[in-house]
Amino acid sequence: MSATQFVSLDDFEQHAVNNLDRNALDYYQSGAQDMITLRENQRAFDRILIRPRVLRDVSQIDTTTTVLGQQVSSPICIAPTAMQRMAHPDGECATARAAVKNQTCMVLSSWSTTSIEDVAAASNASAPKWMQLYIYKDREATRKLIERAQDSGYSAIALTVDTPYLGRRLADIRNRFRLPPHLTMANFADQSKAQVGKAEKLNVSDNASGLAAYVASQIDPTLSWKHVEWVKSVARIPVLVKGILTAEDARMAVRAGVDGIIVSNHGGRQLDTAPATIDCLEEVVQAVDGQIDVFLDGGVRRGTDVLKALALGAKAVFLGRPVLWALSYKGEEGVVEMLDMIKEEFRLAMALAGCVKVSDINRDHVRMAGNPRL
Ligand SMILES: Cc1cc2nc3c(=O)[nH]c(=O)nc-3n(C[C@H](O)[C@H](O)[C@H](O)COP(=O)(O)O)c2cc1C
Ligand SMILES: CC(C)CC(=O)C(=O)O
Repeated sequence: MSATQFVSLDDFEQHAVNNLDRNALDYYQSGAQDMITLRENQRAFDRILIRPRVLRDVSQIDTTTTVLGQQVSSPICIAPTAMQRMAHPDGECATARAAVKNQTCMVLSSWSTTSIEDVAAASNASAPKWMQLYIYKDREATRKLIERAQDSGYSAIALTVDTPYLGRRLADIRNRFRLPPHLTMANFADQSKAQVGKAEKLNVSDNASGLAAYVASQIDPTLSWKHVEWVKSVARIPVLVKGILTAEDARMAVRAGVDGIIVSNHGGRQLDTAPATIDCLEEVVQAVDGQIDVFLDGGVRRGTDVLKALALGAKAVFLGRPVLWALSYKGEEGVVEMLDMIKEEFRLAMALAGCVKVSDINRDHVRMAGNPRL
């Protein structure tokens, strides 16, 4: 199937299912355990209905907005996903170039198969780039990642707080997931940090994937609010926390002085049966009470999903897997096509809901199916 026949983001996924090798496809596609949260992320959007307003002259629709003060062509941005060169040889550089063409924000995973500096060189200042961070046991290496990101022009740090250990991903365990030998975790020179599935002591009787063993060897599971404050004290650029799902933690994030929250359950890959992100958004937005921006990722696949997230208070949304499917289809060009497709869907959703500009979208534009009062 060629992209001219692709009519929705699901078509990019189907193409990847037909073409990617098992090790990569399963790693990208799966969620934790029974994948209940993974499915819920998408299904929960279906339970929200849009209340359209009519007779509003929608001949000109403006999808532009800002993320942390930087201009983007729409509130549809790119979430950090690790090891993108398994999807396409150009990996993270292709994604960065597509983000520039689409004028949107890309978040680079600290576990990328292309270095912070090489991705920065493929990008430019016209599109915001953020750097995703994990707290590594090697605190000096963590500090260096922050410094390298700042020096290379990244404009924010997204600190992931939902991964003290890796979620249990059954397909990766069955496959004994390995990063192909020609690829490395490119931000780390030290081979024990750069290779996955080799350095870890793993044998057929182990009941974990190479990735889980790798994460356990690298990530600091003592992760706490102290670390958030430490990142704030080291970084000269804004810091967001990625992986908040409750009002309680949202209030603590505000108190810790972060600059933004990404409501995320890691694409259903960490704690299975955690709620869908769109179902957590409103409580987080209410808890934050306008003090900082709230973003969302997880299960966003249609322009109408974007409109619903904005109506419930998100400043912008981030896409994870669709970027990988598009990369595997046609590299940079594939990601541009995918981003254009969902942006056009969003433009149409805005027009049909009677919203001319992004700031017109508000809580009155949505209600819960089966309960017109909510
Ligand atoms: C293959 C894959 C790798 C990921 N790698 C990272 C990562 O390195 N750091 C991180 O914070 N989140 C990571 N995530 C989570 C995404 O940033 C994001 O939260 C999630 O994919 C959003 O859900 P979606 O895939 O339904 O759009 C990864 C997700 C996937 C699917
Ligand atoms: C290297 C992995 C731990 C990256 C990740 O966050 C994920 O696979 O969900």
